[in-house]
Amino acid sequence: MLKPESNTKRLLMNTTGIWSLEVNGKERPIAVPGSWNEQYQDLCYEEGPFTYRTILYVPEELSKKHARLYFSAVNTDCEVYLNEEKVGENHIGYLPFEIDVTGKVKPGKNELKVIVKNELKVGGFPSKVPDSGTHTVGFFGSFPPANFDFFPYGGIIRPVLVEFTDHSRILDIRVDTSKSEPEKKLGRVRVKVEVSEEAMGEEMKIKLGEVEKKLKVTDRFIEEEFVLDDARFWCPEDPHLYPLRIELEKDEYILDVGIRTISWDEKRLYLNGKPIFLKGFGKHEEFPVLGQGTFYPMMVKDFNLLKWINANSFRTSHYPYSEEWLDLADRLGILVIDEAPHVGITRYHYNPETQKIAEDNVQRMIARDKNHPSVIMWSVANEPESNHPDAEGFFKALYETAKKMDNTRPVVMVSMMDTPDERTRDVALKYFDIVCVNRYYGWYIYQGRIDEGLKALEEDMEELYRRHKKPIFVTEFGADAIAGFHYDPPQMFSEEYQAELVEKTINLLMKKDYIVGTHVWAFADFKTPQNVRRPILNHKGVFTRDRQPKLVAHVLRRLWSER
Ligand SMILES: O=C(O)[C@H]1O[C@@H](Oc2ccc([N+](=O)[O-])cc2)[C@H](O)[C@@H](O)[C@@H]1O
Repeated sequence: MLKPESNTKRLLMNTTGIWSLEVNGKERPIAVPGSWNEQYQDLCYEEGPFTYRTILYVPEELSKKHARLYFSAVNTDCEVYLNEEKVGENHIGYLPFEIDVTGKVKPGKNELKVIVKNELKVGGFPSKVPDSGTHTVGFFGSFPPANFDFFPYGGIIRPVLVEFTDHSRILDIRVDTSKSEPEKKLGRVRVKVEVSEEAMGEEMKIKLGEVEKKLKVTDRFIEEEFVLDDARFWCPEDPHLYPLRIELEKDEYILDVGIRTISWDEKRLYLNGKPIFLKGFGKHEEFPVLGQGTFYPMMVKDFNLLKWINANSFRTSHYPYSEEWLDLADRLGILVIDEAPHVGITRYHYNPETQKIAEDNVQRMIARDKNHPSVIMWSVANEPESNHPDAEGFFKALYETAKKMDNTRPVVMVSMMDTPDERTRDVALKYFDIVCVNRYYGWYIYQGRIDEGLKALEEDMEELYRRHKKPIFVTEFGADAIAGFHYDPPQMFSEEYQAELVEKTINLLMKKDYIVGTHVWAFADFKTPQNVRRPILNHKGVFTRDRQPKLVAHVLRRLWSER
């Protein structure tokens, strides 16, 4: 699926602004994008369903065009009505969906209505803590009872767009540069274009940089290869993008292409044939008042801070972020581990229906993000109950689904299991390309004892490598620090404790030749459900929620500039 684009042949209508929200039969203003939980105190813990409404005015000539209604993300379940006719529905958050409304948009006034529900469900998405308290990783008793550690915000959280194009149009583009040869500076860019039936017989132009190819459209799928001598390879130091322009007589699409290769062996991860070590963070897309609503200044600020701190990567924990994050990552040379919206998965998810939904989510994430050079890995889940026997088939299927769609990138799942404790034996991790684990030595275990914790961490890593013989990526580690709390000797929750734990952990892990990355949890403080471990926020942020540095930020900036 292509992100809607405004260009000389496509027209984009943006509905961003103040919509109306009906709650218990009464209307009130609501901002889109945004989350209702933060805009109204009385809706803070409400799951809906609530009805959103807005008016679209459409000029006569546009009403004859092909019209695509594009929801960048709605959390979570929704039904969409155009002029009181139901036109679509969607049941997963954080991923876009499109509805063909050609012929349904009238000239003049149109009413768009969206009924949105954000219900936590045991065995569903978003996941609710099971009553039995199975695999609740400390969330049992949390309110709201989300089976994950961030606030379950509801609403139309990302832009809603209407794209008008000709009926003869470009449906999808797939770019693959994996056959390039970086040592020879030889770029191979395979371009696959899908067009609508109406484009048949037309002339198409495909232009990459200065090279243009012309062809006649005789099939709905068109494939071309560009070979570039002396290509500039995309990498964090030189995130060079080549503009790719696909043109039909009455449609066009422009996509930025980064030429790069990704590979891995038993110990290392390579970008353009050279080993790459991932330095960065897990993070969240959330902010006070905005909730999980798309907000551009925060993205620019976060990338500026990632550069400032000398990081080269982040994970979109625990769901795909707004597409603009990836556009910025492409442009600025930041690598991204793109994670599916699968967090808090328990044994209650391990059934054929839910597996089908999860496979679909993985496919939709890849369909959306496949062309971003910054995306270096797909993560199919975070911290599932993967020591349960039924996890094996479930995650093997997710691995295979991702691989079938894209065999050019490593596919991973992020596990909190597979520690030296036999009871945590992960039954699914063996299927994945890189072993990704979250570890909290010196925090949840070995509380207050950093040095002892690190000894245990080292044994854990050595055993893990011995068992898997694959690269290991520590996707989470860290400690809460409440900004302004200081203590000597360092004590849990002080800035000193967090700084010492993070520095010592990185120094230990960077010595291991089978470790390909260390991501600190987390980039910034973020809001969670209420429970005794969380004073309003999760305070593991290296930055505060409003993006000011804690002590550890300065430590990381120095550590990461040295290597
Ligand atoms: O806890 C954290 O700060 C972070 O760690 C991970 O979740 C855990 C929660 C509890 C325990 N435990 O009790 O051992 C271990 C891990 C999650 O991936 C992340 O979303 C969360 O914010």
